[in-house]
Amino acid sequence: METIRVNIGKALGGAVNEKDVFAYAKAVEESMVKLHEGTGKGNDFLGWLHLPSSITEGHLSEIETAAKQLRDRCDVVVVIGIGGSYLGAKAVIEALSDSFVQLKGSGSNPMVLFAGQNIGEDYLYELLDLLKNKSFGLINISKSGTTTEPAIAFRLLKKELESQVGEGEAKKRIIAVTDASRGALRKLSDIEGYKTFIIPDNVGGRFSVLTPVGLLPIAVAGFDIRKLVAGAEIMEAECGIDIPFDKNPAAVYAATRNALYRAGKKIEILVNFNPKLHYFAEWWKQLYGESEGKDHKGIFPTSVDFTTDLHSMGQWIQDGERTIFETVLSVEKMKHNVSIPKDEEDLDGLNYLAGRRVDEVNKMAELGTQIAHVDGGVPNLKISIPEISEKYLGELIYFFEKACGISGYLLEVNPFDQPGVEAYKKNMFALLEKPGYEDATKAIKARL
Ligand SMILES: O=P(O)(O)OC[C@H]1O[C@](O)(CO)[C@@H](O)[C@@H]1O
Repeated sequence: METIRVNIGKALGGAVNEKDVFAYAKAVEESMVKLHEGTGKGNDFLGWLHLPSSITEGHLSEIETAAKQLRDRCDVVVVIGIGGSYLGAKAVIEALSDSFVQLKGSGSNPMVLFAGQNIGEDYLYELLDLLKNKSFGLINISKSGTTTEPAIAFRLLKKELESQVGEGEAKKRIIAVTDASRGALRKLSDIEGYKTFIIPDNVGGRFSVLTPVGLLPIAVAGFDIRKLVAGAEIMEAECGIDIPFDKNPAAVYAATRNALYRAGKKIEILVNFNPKLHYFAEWWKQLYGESEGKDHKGIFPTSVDFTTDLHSMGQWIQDGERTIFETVLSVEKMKHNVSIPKDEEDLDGLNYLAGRRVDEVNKMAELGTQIAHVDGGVPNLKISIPEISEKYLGELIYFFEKACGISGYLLEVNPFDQPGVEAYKKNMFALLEKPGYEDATKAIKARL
């Protein structure tokens, strides 16, 4: 059976060698044990570990039924959420969609838009303006149920929906995904009688894409959540505790990036040569950034879209400070076939490419870049993806989650909390004079 594959060959021979990676084998094994026995830091957030294999047929059917209810009633569904309550669904939908879906439409599928992932006033104005002529519904996602960005978006969009279709119909077009018992969104949903899905207590936001947080919007967009989960289940087995170090992709990836980090490679750049994977990298950045960046430690996760960014960041990567390494998401097979036409004049000198596929040029750009960057002192890991499909995206998701858990323990941090995110929120509430923040308001205003 074909699966995604990790190749670390081009990451070795410079800053680290095979021995340095294998030196992590014992620590990786210990990290695996901590994850599987629940004895490590943050062990009350390990629900994601067996999520793919424990999702029931009944649960998937319930999600599909709710998705159908929205699909039947709405031309547009706005998914409200931020961070882990946004990025997984956005990543998968973007990867699987036609690049111009917003202009072409997507047949019988509703258009899926996002809100609550920023506090852009113009963004919200323009969204509300667009929705004035549309039959729309809402999926409101917040694990805590108290996050400011989605709460503002929901208040505005709920009001617009109710004024368009009335309170009764609006209730049928709103689905909430939130905590079982806590938070403002739970309370509101119970009062209003919205259909709800629960985010399990033991699954943190950035590990929640295989819960209704990701699965419901993905199903609404018309994609096959069963294949996504089945792909994740394949990687759950392939990255299992019983798979030896050198055969276990999550173990090898976690060990290699930690060996590189110890050798001074402080920045990991997730590279794609396929614009459909732009948001997958955004999802990955939250996963690794929030999990590892703490106690003044952690690889800084960043990303680039090639070849686009070879014409902007390419110079820095080739020649800048040698503190970086790259992890390339390499998609093997394209969905479509476009060949370069012959031109009689050949003024652009491209006839040497006539009859050859655009993807062949892209693949040579990828290979040429790999050789150039390795020559320039940038270690290169490659993750081969047979094609962009639900199955392989599911594999990628679980692979990165498992490697993240292992990697966080190798780094000796708690990979499952995010205390640092509270600092900006506290200041923002103090500056906005939120009730309960009176002392903080006085203190922060004195500093301005
Ligand atoms: O789902 P919630 O509780 O609204 O949180 C959204 C995001 O905000 C954070 O808590 C950080 O503020 C993330 O960890 C999370 O993914």
